[in-house]
Amino acid sequence: MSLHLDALTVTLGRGDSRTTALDGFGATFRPGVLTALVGPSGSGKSTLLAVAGALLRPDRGRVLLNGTDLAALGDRERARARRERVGYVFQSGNLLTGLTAEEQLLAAASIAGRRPRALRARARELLTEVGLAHRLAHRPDQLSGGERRRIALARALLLEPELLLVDEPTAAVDRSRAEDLAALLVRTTHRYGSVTVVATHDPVVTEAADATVDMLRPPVSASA
Ligand SMILES: Nc1ncnc2c1ncn2[C@@H]1O[C@H](COP(=O)(O)OP(=O)(O)OP(=O)(O)O)[C@@H](O)[C@H]1O
Repeated sequence: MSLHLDALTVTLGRGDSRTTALDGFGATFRPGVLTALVGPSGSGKSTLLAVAGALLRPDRGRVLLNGTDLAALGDRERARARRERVGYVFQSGNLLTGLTAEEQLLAAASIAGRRPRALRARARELLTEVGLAHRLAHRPDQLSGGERRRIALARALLLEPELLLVDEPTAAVDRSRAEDLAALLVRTTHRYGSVTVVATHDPVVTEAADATVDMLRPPVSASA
């Protein structure tokens, strides 16, 4: 399992707001390795995660997940790949209104075709690992932004995805919590062998990461 991004070009917006977010970007990400994706604001980190996770189709280039080009698949196959192979943790957390923390995890398991019952103990364990054992019955509107993001992280980890994409996991959390979250991401990446890519501005995360890819100095040059 590896993620190979080849000569990706992505243009966003129209007219005056048209922006080249990625211009021939290439890099390879290996399994069991947590890579910190760094670069200044606006350098394309979130765009890269969206393309790698098959949420956004590039104008050009390939997204090879273990040899399959996600960019070339039809919509149905892309949706399936997203559901079955990719864990995505957005900055907003993207939780479902009205569900408790524990239900967020079990609902995701169910949507992914897994038996929620079998995963209940693991869901609680993960919520405890992200420091939310005392918030199992809270709903999103009863939680802070940092807590919501930690639930989204636990939810992604529950399904042990091949590809784990995380956008700014430590924004709005204090340093000691950031260290715990970074350690948890590294530990689970090593244990499950996922390809983990974390967009971050936080030195706590870059220090804990196994590797770093700089958006402004990608390791593989454009080949398009
Ligand atoms: N819908 C859009 N239309 C036009 N331009 C866009 C759109 N979305 C993002 N951009 C531009 O694309 C570029 C890349 O944005 P992106 O969000 O990927 O950067 P980033 O590195 O994740 O930034 P940050 O660190 O601030 O989160 C930026 O210049 C941004 O202004």
